Amino acid sequence: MEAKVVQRPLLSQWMDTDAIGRMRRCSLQLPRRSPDPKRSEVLISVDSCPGKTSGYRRLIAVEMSSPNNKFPASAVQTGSLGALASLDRSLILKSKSQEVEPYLNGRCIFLVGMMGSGKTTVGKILSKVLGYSFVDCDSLIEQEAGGTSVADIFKLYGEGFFREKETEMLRRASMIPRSVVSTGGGAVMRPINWRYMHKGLSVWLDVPLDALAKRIAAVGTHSRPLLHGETGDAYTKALNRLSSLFKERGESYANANARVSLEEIAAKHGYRDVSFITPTEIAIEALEQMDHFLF
Ligand SMILES: Nc1ncnc2c1ncn2[C@@H]1O[C@H](COP(=O)(O)OP(=O)(O)O)[C@@H](O)[C@H]1O
Ligand SMILES: O=C(O)C1=C[C@@H](OP(=O)(O)O)[C@@H](O)[C@H](O)C1
Repeated sequence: MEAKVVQRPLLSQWMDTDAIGRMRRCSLQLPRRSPDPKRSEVLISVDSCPGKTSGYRRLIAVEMSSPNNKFPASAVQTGSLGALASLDRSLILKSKSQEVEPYLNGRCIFLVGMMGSGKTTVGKILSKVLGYSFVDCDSLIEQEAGGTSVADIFKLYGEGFFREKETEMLRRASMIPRSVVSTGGGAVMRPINWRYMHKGLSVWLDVPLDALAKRIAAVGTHSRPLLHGETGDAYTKALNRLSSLFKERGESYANANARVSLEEIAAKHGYRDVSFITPTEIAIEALEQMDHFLF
């Protein structure tokens, strides 16, 4: 396979393009500065069939041209590129976070989305890469209740009590600069919560309901009291309840400053299913969307 890549002016160190044909993905590492302008190493990995494991990745020949010079690039790495693909992603994540971080001005990032949408998983990745602290509202409520689980708080004191605590935790979290906050799935429903969340930047992780139901079915519904009481197998129970909750909540999630759509990420990468998307890829997209909001 041959590909021609034209360097864009003011290119950041990493470029990620999905323009190498349908179901193909290619990423290039461009050196920030080359000591020798005639020689430049370009690291390329191509996923000709994302979502599958080994055997589909290969190196391609690339000719690079830039406004100032024109040179053939040679691949610097041979062998399986499986590990390189995830290395690519980690480096893109790092680079993107460095780009966005100064414009956040220390503002708190609130992740909102349905239960199971990955707020905790992605929130931890974002906090680490930005050098922010990670705050999990549900965990704070549990700690303050002396270790009582969210499910037991619902059972013992009712949902109203939990929602009051949730609002109080969001108020406190909004005062912690440089933090990524994983909110509970229902936090978007109270207008007062938005008063606190709008002090920072809010990001909606928008995940198709069937993918959420699969994730939740895999771990069980015990820790998610709003899913208790349905009948059927774990997947069907979760899907039915999530569908009715989403009808009530969809519009409120859209109040967030930025939206990360897993369907859009899958289309961008040529994945046939959102389940191929890694949390790192979601974190990268979250930074992209924050970037769009900030500019
Ligand atoms: N991108 C992903 N792909 C597959 N499973 C995921 C992904 N992100 C999170 N998960 C899994 O889904 C479940 C719920 O994730 P979690 O981060 O706890 O969601 P939330 O905090 O929004 O409820 C966990 O078991 C987690 O490992
Ligand atoms: O959707 C909801 O109303 C809830 C989601 C849960 O958090 P996660 O979104 O982290 O699962 C937790 O706050 C509580 O069970 C209520």
